[in-house]
Amino acid sequence: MDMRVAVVGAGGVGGYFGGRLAAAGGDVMLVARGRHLEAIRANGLSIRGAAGDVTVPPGAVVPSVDAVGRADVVLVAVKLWDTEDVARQLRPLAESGAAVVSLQNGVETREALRRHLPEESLLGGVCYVSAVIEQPGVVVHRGGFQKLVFGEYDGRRSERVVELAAQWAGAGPEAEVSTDITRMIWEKFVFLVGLSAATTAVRQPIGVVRGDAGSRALLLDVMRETVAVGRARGVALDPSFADERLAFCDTLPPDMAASMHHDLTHGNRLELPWLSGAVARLGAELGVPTPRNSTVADILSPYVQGAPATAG
Ligand SMILES: NC(=O)C1=CN([C@@H]2O[C@H](COP(=O)(O)OP(=O)(O)OC[C@H]3O[C@@H](n4cnc5c(N)ncnc54)[C@H](OP(=O)(O)O)[C@@H]3O)[C@@H](O)[C@H]2O)C=CC1
Ligand SMILES: CC(C)(CO)C(=O)C(=O)O
Repeated sequence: MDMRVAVVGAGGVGGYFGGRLAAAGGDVMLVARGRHLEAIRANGLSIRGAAGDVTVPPGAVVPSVDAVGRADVVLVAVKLWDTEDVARQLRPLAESGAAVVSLQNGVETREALRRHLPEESLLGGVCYVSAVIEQPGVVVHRGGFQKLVFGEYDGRRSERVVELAAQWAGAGPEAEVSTDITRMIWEKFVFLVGLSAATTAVRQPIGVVRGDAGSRALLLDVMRETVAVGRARGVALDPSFADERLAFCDTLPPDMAASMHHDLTHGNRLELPWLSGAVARLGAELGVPTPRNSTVADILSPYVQGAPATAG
């Protein structure tokens, strides 16, 4: 059965997964703003990349959550600093029965969303893709994976979660249900914190990072610390998971980098406080040493709000 899917934030993640679903005939409403919204209104949302180019017509975009009207599911795909603002706007939709799923990175979105939304509206989500807004109205998929994972936090294979994953059948991205979504979110977090810390601190893509003994050790240590913090929080991560992820990093396209690397090189704000910064903060709370993540967080700290002003 077709679900009506609203996507808040039509950027790299929301534009890509929402746009692919819309292009395959799904009932999708994208919420966008600013110059991106204007460009989509003028020419539609153009999605380009290895999986083929498509254009989503302007009728699939609205300027605010209020304009969505009705939704069975809302995908949250804004940067992490915008989460609580969006959560406040989503309350009426969630109270009228919409499920709310974050596709964002980080391990603290459930807490952020539940401050404003009914607990029973929340589903867990994870996505794997490398996609960016190349210019207003244009999202580019930079190749490699395109995968979604959804799950009820209590592990049930509910009707809504099974139906949600089924929406992408034939649309391009792989979509599956997990009965252990918290572990899936942490597994993604281990990889993402490693990739974002190493590619952003080194300012090079994964091919360079993994090929140099020093930066390769940094990547592995950052992921090992993240595993240790997750395990101390009670998440059932395999103790050797970081080593397994390093092997996975060896299979990635050499020119791949994390979205945070893209943000640094474009002078944008960074999600660092929710990535290596969160590992350092949670590690301190739990008594788990995180020297590599703390150092990365300190080194990149001047860039967190965007490119720093030149010293006067
Ligand atoms: N890009 C990637 O490859 C991946 C990113 N992620 C994660 O997904 C999340 C989203 O990242 P990404 O897609 O890169 O971000 P983008 O910046 O590409 O897209 C977010 C979009 O949401 C818009 N937005 C923010 N608030 C609102 C609002 N209230 N109403 C309408 N639009 C809004 C932003 O507008 P504005 O620019 O005006 O703020 C922007 O256009 C992050 O947590 C990221 O870590 C996960 C996997 C891969
Ligand atoms: C590592 C990657 C590309 C995987 O989806 C990602 O989540 C990001 O760069 O933000």
